[in-house]
Amino acid sequence: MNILDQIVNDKRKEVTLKKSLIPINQLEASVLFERETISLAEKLRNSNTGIIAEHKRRSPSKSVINQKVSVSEVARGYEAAGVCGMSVLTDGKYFGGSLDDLLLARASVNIPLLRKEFIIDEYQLIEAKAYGADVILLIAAILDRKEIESLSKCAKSLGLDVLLEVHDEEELHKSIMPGLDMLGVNNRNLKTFEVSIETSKELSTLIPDEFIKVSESGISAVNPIKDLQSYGYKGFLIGENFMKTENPGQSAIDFIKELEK
Ligand SMILES: O=P(O)(O)OC[C@@H](O)[C@@H](O)c1c[nH]c2ccccc12
Repeated sequence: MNILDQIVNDKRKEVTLKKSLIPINQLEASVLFERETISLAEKLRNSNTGIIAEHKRRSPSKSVINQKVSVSEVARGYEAAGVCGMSVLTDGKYFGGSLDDLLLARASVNIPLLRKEFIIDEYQLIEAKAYGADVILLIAAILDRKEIESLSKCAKSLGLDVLLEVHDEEELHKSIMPGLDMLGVNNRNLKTFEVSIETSKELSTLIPDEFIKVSESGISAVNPIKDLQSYGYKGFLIGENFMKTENPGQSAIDFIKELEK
């Protein structure tokens, strides 16, 4: 069994357990459920930099990245840097995140927040909304076309933007459909952890223009971004490069300054 299968197996158990403990109507009673969301797709469309900065404590590929920083501080730093949005890992077992991280980020900033999670059930979309997310991620590698369709429909009905993540041509063809706001190409293979920016370049021409293109993972310098912009990419999801430093917010500030030069 590869790591992705393992994560999804655990996630199914987790969601079943949570459903039995916290009913949907309790989530819907959250004050945040009424909050008007901010569109990440819109921000990316109007930006020349397009950075989506991530909060990630650890990962299966790198183990510990940063266990010391406070989510609120990171969020405020990212906002000050002028990012288009922030991605918050909420998976606990493999990434050391939580829904409380999302909540703390929401309480700290006014930028679009992406719930970075292995979504397999509508319940997790209701959770995302209740904890202050604006955007959700759907991963083509773990969903079939029907599931992508129903989950994205449900997300849209909650006012959430949808970022669909693919890694190869097959996943792209399987999942391309209206109702997705952004198409993310993950440069990291979630099954083997291999990273190559070439993946984004190769898939770029296959993505129809109506979707905002986002390049994800393995970005640690501004030159690759300039390169990817010429392939039509408007969004760049960066985690480790900021999180591995002592002050991720400051790193994002320096990075975006450099990109704007
Ligand atoms: O830390 P990086 O290499 O900059 O990558 C960030 C982000 O793309 C990565 O965390 C990610 C992309 N897709 C995912 C799906 C699940 C968990 C994590 C991810």
